[in-house]
Amino acid sequence: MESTSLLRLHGVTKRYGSGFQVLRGVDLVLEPGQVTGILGANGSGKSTLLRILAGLSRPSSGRITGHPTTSYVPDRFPARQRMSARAYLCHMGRVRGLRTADARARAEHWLVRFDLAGGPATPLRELSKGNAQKVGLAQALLERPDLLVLDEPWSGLDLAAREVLTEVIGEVRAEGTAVVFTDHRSAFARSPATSTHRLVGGRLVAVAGAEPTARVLLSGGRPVDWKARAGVVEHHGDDQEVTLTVRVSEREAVLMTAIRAGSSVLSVEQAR
Ligand SMILES: Nc1ncnc2c1ncn2[C@@H]1O[C@H](COP(=O)(O)OP(=O)(O)OP(=O)(O)O)[C@@H](O)[C@H]1O
Repeated sequence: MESTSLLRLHGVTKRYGSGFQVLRGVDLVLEPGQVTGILGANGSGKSTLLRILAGLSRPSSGRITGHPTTSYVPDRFPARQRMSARAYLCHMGRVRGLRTADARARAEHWLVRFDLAGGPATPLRELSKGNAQKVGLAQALLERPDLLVLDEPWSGLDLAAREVLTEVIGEVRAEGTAVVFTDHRSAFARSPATSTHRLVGGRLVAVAGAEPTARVLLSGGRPVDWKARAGVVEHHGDDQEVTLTVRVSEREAVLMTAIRAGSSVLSVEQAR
């Protein structure tokens, strides 16, 4: 029976020309709402795998099933043109069939949310790497895709934009988009991944052992969008009392957010 997954890679290999085999028998299943992190050293084949997932490169052998609508953000967004960030995004929106007014509104929305330095009228070629990356992300988010493919998305972004990106991944995931991202750092504590893999010798290996979590019970305070907060795995409750399941590495930062919002911390326990 054919898979009902969004996208499935079966025994995918990749060799550039007659050279070194970059990917060897990669199996990967992507489901709606999953966030998949791909780790690996420099040159391990992360970008190669992402280009295959995005349909921009063909495997040398193996099979791919599924045809999700896909948005892709390369690790370095090529922003050499004279046109402004707004004009570029409007153009990209129209190419995708959006009406001009809608394309413009969405472009503004994302550029404001990521806080593009210089504002939407800034010419692309004047943007720093991090700000060009923001335009790349805005382009990918003009319409919500089934699959969002992000190559080293946090690198080069300023701290505030990193937080926004983590929030946005939580939001699109909640709407059913599958997200795949790469990161070369082994300990990406801020990772919003629901599953993590590592590329080793061209093979994709599941990273075992999810990080331990703590259960935090809070009372009162101003409302906080816990769903979008990095490190929060689960949240239940109402305005009066909230129970959070939190990655241990994020526990102190989450407690700080709660205290700043005026909540009382009733208990903190090891969950698993
Ligand atoms: N178009 C290409 N032609 C030939 N070799 C390539 C091509 N693209 C990548 N490679 C080689 O394939 C290997 C994997 O590259 P890839 O960019 O996928 O790795 P990566 O894990 O994303 O690395 P980095 O973190 O440094 O970006 C490297 O040895 C690279 O030189």
